[in-house]
Amino acid sequence: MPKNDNINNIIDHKLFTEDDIHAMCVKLGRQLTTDYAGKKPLVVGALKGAIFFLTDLVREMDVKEEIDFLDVSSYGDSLESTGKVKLISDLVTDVQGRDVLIVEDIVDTGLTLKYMKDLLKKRGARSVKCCVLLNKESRRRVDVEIEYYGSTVHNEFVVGYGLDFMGYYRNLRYIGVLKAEFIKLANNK
Ligand SMILES: O=P(O)(O)OC[C@H]1O[C@H](OP(=O)(O)OP(=O)(O)O)[C@H](O)[C@@H]1O
Ligand code: HPA
Ligand SMILES: [Mg+2]
Repeated sequence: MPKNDNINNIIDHKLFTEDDIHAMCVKLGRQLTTDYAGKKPLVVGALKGAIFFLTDLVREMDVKEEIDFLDVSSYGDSLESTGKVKLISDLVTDVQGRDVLIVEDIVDTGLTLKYMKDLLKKRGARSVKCCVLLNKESRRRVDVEIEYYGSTVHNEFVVGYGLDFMGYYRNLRYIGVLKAEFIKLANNK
């Protein structure tokens, strides 16, 4: 694992700058403002990865919304999904009859998003849609509709702006690609 905290030692290259991310939030915020006009959606952030995106996105939405959080996890400290999504902490809000917008940092296999969508539909939400910053389409293992997303990404491990590598680097202002040597290290640990 990286011993030196110098970020240049773990990031291969920047993929999205702070400005790129801001532009994606503005564009998505505008679309959501139009599509949720006159509604009072419940915006559900998926902890922990979505926190930075959610706080930026909702401030680009001119909509009367409420915010709540679900903590779900399927990766732990690994770079590969365990395939089992665990509900770690639940919403406080009753979703019955609500228009729910799930906010996620990334969709990879799709397992986490599908779990959340199915759960909230089962609880009687009127509509359940999602807004995802990054769509890693080539890795999908389950079919799940993505109503709104910022950008697609290739099959690379990305970190920063909420996305972690072994719990760290979520607080980077940009999104970078993890150096391949760390993927090998983490997979062999
Ligand atoms: O499409 P999937 O293969 O399910 O992967 C995507 C999910 O994995 C990451 O969360 P993680 O479970 O690592 O928890 P975290 O948000 O706390 O980092 C990411 O934030 C998404 O929620
Ligand atoms: O590329 C990723 N980076 C961080 N967390 C993730 N969870 C799924 N894919 C990723
Ligand atoms: Mg997550």
